[in-house]
Amino acid sequence: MTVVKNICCIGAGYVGGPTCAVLAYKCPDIKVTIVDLSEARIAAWNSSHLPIYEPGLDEVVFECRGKNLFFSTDVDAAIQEADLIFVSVNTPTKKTGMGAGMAADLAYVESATRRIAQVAQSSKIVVEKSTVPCRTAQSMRTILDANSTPEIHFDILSNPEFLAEGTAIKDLLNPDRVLIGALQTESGIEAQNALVDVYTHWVPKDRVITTNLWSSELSKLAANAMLAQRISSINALSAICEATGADVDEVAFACGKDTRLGSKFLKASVGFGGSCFQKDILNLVYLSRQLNLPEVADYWQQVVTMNEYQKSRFVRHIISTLFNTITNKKIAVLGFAFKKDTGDTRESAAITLIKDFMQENARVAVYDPKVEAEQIYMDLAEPDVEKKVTICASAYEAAEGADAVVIVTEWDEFRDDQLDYTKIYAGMNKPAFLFDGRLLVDAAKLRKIGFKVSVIGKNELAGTA
Ligand SMILES: NC(=O)C1=CN([C@@H]2O[C@H](COP(=O)(O)OP(=O)(O)OC[C@H]3O[C@@H](n4cnc5c(N)ncnc54)[C@H](O)[C@@H]3O)[C@@H](O)[C@H]2O)C=CC1
Ligand SMILES: O=C(O)[C@H]1O[C@H](OP(=O)(O)OP(=O)(O)OC[C@H]2O[C@@H](n3ccc(=O)[nH]c3=O)[C@H](O)[C@@H]2O)[C@H](O)[C@@H](O)[C@@H]1O
Repeated sequence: MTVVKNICCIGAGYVGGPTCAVLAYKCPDIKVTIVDLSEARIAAWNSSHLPIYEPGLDEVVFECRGKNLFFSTDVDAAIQEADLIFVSVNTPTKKTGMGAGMAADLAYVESATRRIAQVAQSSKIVVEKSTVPCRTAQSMRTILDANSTPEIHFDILSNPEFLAEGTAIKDLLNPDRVLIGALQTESGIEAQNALVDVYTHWVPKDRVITTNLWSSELSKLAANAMLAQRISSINALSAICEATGADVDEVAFACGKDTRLGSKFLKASVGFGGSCFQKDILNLVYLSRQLNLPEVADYWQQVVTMNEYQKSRFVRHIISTLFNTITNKKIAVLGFAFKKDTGDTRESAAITLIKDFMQENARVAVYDPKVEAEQIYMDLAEPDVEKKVTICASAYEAAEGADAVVIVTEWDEFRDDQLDYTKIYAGMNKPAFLFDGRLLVDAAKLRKIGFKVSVIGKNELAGTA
């Protein structure tokens, strides 16, 4: 039976870093080395200011770093030492060439796989941790097999990651499930069991699911597509709520009480963001088209289309409420991250909204507790952006002299029991508008202060009719 003693993780990003740090924390008998090509990222992992913000991450890393957890740019040495290698590199949507805008760019996965094939001097279990199209493991296997010898054998596993940012450490310590797919051959099953043994250091055995390779790969895309589909479903209903006087929170609560539906992931919003939902659905759409399943492709595409509609619907509502022009008006945007408790801005709804405000010649002031000014300017990437968008040190500063406050990220500090909305109101131009894209504040309370409030999925006037 294979016993894993030395693990290498290629890719020290949002997934590789936290995942393998928790693994080291829970498996003191295993040496874990996380490697990356980016010297800056590895230097940050080795410093007191880690490259990503995630509640509980510092504690886990500081506990194990230098004992059984190491961060390095020496990719080859870590590959050579390891008996199991996680490939946890980025798989963004392709920007050019065949499948541009839809398919996953597998160049990073391929280059990591080729590196393993080139430098390995002993047998390895290679684990696909990145989210990839179904059957990617086959290409990895072809590359690795072409370099195997009677002494060096490669097994490939699929072990997709289900953590959500902002709760990554909690999710990793107590996952709903761990999924491990393998080829159902004698050696595939032995490799699968070796990884099961690693996870059962802390995960109850009944939560570690084993499947064939392709089911595992597809389950990851399926889980993200279904989660995003729930958000697009509730967001589609939020439009009906606004038009009818139904309240989307009440509808979500009533539906969620049905145990077959469940209450989670039914929060209407300005639209989902994050690096993966859109990318993975587009990946599924592309796969469906390649498999000549156009109806299936169209079905999943609609989840993304609805998300774009929700963002543009929100912007249109803001502009029409502000008397059809926001030229020269000051809009305070509260939140830039794609969700609370993370500094990650990838595909954040805030980017789309602010770009639209800039197109309308508004003056924008942004405050986010965790996102750096440099990142915001990089994401907005427009000429003269620094003249049009001011980055502020607090919500109060952003709202000073503003015509409207727009809540885009659901940070706790924007709640009406934490932020002094009376003070915010006092500093704003009147009428003072507030647009809540996260159903975060008590609209009635804010109306009493004097705000003109709009909340996604709620139409107070219709509600009382
Ligand atoms: N961000 C998230 O919450 C989740 C992401 N995923 C998936 O995990 C994968 C990784 O995502 P993130 O960690 O967010 O990406 P990331 O972009 O934060 O990190 C990837 C890292 O891999 C490094 N890298 C790329 N090629 C390399 C190579 N050949 N050798 C060494 N290092 C290399 C990059 O420099 C980068 O630091 C993606 O497939 C993503 O879809 C899955 C679940 C959750
Ligand atoms: O593959 C991935 O990258 C990950 O994608 C998501 O995790 P993440 O994107 O980090 O965060 P989520 O909590 O899923 O939120 C995604 C977006 O949906 C929004 N959302 C979420 C829930 C909800 O009810 N309403 C809603 O608008 C969030 O604000 C955020 O913009 C999945 O939840 C993870 O299981 C998965 O591993």
